[in-house]
Amino acid sequence: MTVVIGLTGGIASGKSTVSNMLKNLGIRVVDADQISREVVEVGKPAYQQILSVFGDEILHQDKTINREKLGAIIFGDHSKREQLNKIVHPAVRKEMLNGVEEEKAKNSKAVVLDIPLLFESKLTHMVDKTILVYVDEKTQLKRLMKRNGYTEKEAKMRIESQLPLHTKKDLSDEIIDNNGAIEQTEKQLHEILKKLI
Ligand SMILES: CC(C)(COP(=O)(O)OP(=O)(O)OC[C@H]1O[C@@H](n2cnc3c(N)ncnc32)[C@H](O)[C@@H]1O)[C@@H](O)C(=O)NCCC(=O)NCCS
Ligand SMILES: Nc1ncnc2c1ncn2[C@@H]1O[C@H](COP(=O)(O)OP(=O)(O)OP(=O)(O)O)[C@@H](O)[C@H]1O
Repeated sequence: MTVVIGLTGGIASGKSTVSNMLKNLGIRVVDADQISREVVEVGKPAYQQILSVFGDEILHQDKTINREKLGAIIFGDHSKREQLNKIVHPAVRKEMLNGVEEEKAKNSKAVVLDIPLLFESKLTHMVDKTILVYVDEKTQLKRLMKRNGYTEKEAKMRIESQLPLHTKKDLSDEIIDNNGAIEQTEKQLHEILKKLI
């Protein structure tokens, strides 16, 4: 049986860091962020829908979507964010399910769905077990500002557009505390995998 694991967290909590560890162990990770970039490429159905809602001022000169501009619009505006989610999420879900089916057909031991909005979008029905990559609020803010060069205001807007990580803690089967050193994170992941797979 293939165990379907939902990997989640908050923005900059360390999902990609953990997902790289999983890939190094030979486990397939289906990445919702990566798929959400692919489904809005020029010519894809979601691309047209985004343009009809947000206008062509959110495009680069080469007609690709300017993610910085779109991000600045949607992270500060709940209803615009909902509009974008409604366009992008169905296509992302479909691609993720394809990934799961492929791994099940191969009888793989496990497949991981890396979904930042696993709880917000009520997608837990897609997975057997959930793992949360947790950091405290101060660490999250610090790492996000450093990684993306955001101001505190820009970073907070993004963090506040998601459920707080302390709330996600209560909803998760397993928790990885990623406040410490990477080695500690890796150790916790190995312990959890021993239990789940
Ligand atoms: C607004 C966009 C263009 C900004 O792009 P950008 O390259 O700056 O960010 P990226 O896509 O790498 O996302 C970074 C992180 O932001 C958070 N995030 C992204 N979209 C959302 C959202 N709609 N609501 C809350 N948090 C979000 C996630 O934690 C994600 O890991 C992009 O995030 C997007 O298209 N979002 C809508 C699709 C979506 O919900 N993606 C997340 C998982 S499906
Ligand atoms: N244990 C750690 N110690 C120090 N820095 C870390 C640790 N874990 C992750 N980081 C750094 O924190 C930042 C965020 O981590 P990462 O990109 O893995 O988060 P993410 O949850 O995938 O983010 P996003 O949702 O935005 O894609 C990165 O710059 C990463 O190098």
